[in-house]
Amino acid sequence: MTAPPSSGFAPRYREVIGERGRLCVGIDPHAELLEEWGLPVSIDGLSRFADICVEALGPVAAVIKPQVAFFEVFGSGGFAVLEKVIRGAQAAGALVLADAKRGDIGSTMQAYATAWLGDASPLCSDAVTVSPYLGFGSLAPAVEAARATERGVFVLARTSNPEGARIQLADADGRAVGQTVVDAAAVENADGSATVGLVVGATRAHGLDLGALQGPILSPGLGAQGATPADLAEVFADADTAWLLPASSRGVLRSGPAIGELRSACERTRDEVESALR
Ligand SMILES: O=c1ccn([C@@H]2O[C@H](COP(=O)(O)O)[C@@H](O)[C@H]2O)c(=O)[nH]1
Repeated sequence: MTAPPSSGFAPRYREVIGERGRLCVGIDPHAELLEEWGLPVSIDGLSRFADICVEALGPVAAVIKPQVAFFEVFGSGGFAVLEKVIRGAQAAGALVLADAKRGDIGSTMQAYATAWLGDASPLCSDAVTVSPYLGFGSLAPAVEAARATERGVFVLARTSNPEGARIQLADADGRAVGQTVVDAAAVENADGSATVGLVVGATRAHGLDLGALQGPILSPGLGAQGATPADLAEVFADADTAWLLPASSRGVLRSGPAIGELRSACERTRDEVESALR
């Protein structure tokens, strides 16, 4: 039986999706995008790019997903810009999902959890992506930190890149490795909190049974990686698409730097997703 989403990440997530629609927009400041936008590939260019994204997307996107790698490129100055993005997008009403893909032994995972999900951290986000390659159980500090603060973790299950299948669909005692991730996430979500989301790409058939998850499914691959809104209904035919969170970064960002055009691209993509999933 589906537990009512009365506490935890679930009501926060449901509320913003209900108001703004199912779309996660990535803030991925590729050097090529900075150049296309007429910005220098420097901290100043990064900062201007970030300000435009927050102003255009913060008031309309349900979830904003800064790709941490593109800020990390610039060292401590890049992290300062990332902190500004996180605070600005949250102040504009979006949930922030930090795409950091962290994963390590439990004691180190605790530090990652404090960095990305701890109230006192300057990088504190509403959710963070994590990798289960050290074993789903190694993610416990992040799962518990998220549960305690009504935040979320999104665990890589079936990624959008072609190389993922070999390991994610490998047999693990009769189940695909990715299915073991799904099943462990479903156990964590049995309390109705939707603390644990998954990452399942939109680019190809995923081969997993997502039916019991009761949590959000971040689905990158829309736009630049070739997936279309129409593909979503087919790829996720067996999933509860109320939880589906399609994601696009470059596909939306290429409409910048004009604020109005960038915002329109976000709204148009969101509307296409919503009508494809109706
Ligand atoms: O399976 C995955 C997991 C994460 N990503 C990330 O999403 C964006 C996709 O960017 P696009 O410009 O829309 O291709 C990027 O930050 C990836 O690191 C993913 O693509 N696939």
